[in-house]
Amino acid sequence: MRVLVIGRTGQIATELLPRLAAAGHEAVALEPPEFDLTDAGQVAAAFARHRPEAVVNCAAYTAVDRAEEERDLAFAVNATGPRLLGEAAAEAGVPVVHYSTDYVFDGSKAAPYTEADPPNPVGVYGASKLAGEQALHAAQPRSVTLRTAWVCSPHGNNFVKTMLRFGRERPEMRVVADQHGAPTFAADLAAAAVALLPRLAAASAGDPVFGVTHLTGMPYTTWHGFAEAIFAGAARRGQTAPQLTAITTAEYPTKARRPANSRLDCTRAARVLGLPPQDWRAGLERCLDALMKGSAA
Ligand SMILES: NC(=O)C1=CN([C@@H]2O[C@H](COP(=O)(O)OP(=O)(O)OC[C@H]3O[C@@H](n4cnc5c(N)ncnc54)[C@H](OP(=O)(O)O)[C@@H]3O)[C@@H](O)[C@H]2O)C=CC1
Ligand SMILES: Cc1cn([C@H]2C[C@H](O)[C@@H](COP(=O)(O)OP(=O)(O)O[C@H]3O[C@@H](C)C(=O)[C@@H](O)[C@H]3O)O2)c(=O)[nH]c1=O
Ligand SMILES: [Mg+2]
Repeated sequence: MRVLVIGRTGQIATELLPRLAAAGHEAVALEPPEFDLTDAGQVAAAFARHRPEAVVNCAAYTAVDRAEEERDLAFAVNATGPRLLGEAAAEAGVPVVHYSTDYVFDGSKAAPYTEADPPNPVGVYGASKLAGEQALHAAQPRSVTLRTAWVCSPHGNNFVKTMLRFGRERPEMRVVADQHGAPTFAADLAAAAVALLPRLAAASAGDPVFGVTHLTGMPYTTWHGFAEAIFAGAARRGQTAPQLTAITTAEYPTKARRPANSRLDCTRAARVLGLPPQDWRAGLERCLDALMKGSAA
């Protein structure tokens, strides 16, 4: 299939492009400066020029704290962008794969969130992502939104790379232990999109494959638990581990509030999409191998 990928150098796009090629698809990937998703004319021109048979939107405004001060930009990229893509895709009759976030929830639920739970974002980033999901599915019902969380990979900005960098520079790391969720490796999210594409092409609106589905890694942990695994893996590859201290959210003030419970129930992904959650500990091993190649073992 001819696949239009929005975003080219982000975490998920970087993992997606080689997988699309390996599966025999012809992919075109666009991002700034050559392409701005928030510009209706540029979206229309991209569809006219590339005549895609499917679209995967890997683009987003993902700076959670900065979004509190750049509300308009966050909403342009995360809400207007998906709406424009949905409109163009509906007109062209092609399905869309999109990604959203655990931050659409307020985190007050005591159990993992299902797709039936009402979102209630506590920050601008989450609010903009929720608006984007809604606008996309309203414009193009033949869309899949994979709501995921804590995305990491060897590329771009993410918690694994932050921990490795700070861990080299500091004797002690303090990491919140009262925010619960699950890391997800970008490679697994890219593979999920590739697995979905043939099915989407054949499915009509109303098919249960379309809609919002939760998909994260497993098992659930906390940011502190994740940091512990990162430093243990780094230590096995020769990096001296800092002392790791568990702290509360109150002890780590940030501009944006984050949900205390980010756990997503992923049973629908396994049952309806045939996408069982992947163990993030295996993803972490591969990520550390890629990042620490050449370091003393
Ligand atoms: N990172 C995470 O922890 C999580 C991410 N997600 C979601 O997963 C998806 C992918 O995230 P991730 O790969 O981490 O994102 P990244 O931040 O790594 O990449 C975002 C991409 O979007 C592009 N982009 C930004 N603005 C525009 C624009 N106006 N027009 C076109 N492209 C643009 C960027 O291009 P450039 O570099 O040139 O700005 C970049 O390629 C997003 O929908 C995100 O919300 C969900 C849960 C967690
Ligand atoms: C760097 C650092 C962070 N933290 C905390 C802050 C925060 O609560 C948590 C994670 O930090 P980050 O800055 O990586 O988190 P954040 O940027 O909020 O990550 C989020 O990004 C967006 C795009 C998403 O969609 C979410 O799923 C989630 O991955 O760890 C510490 O406790 N100690 C530290 O040294
Ligand atoms: Mg870039």
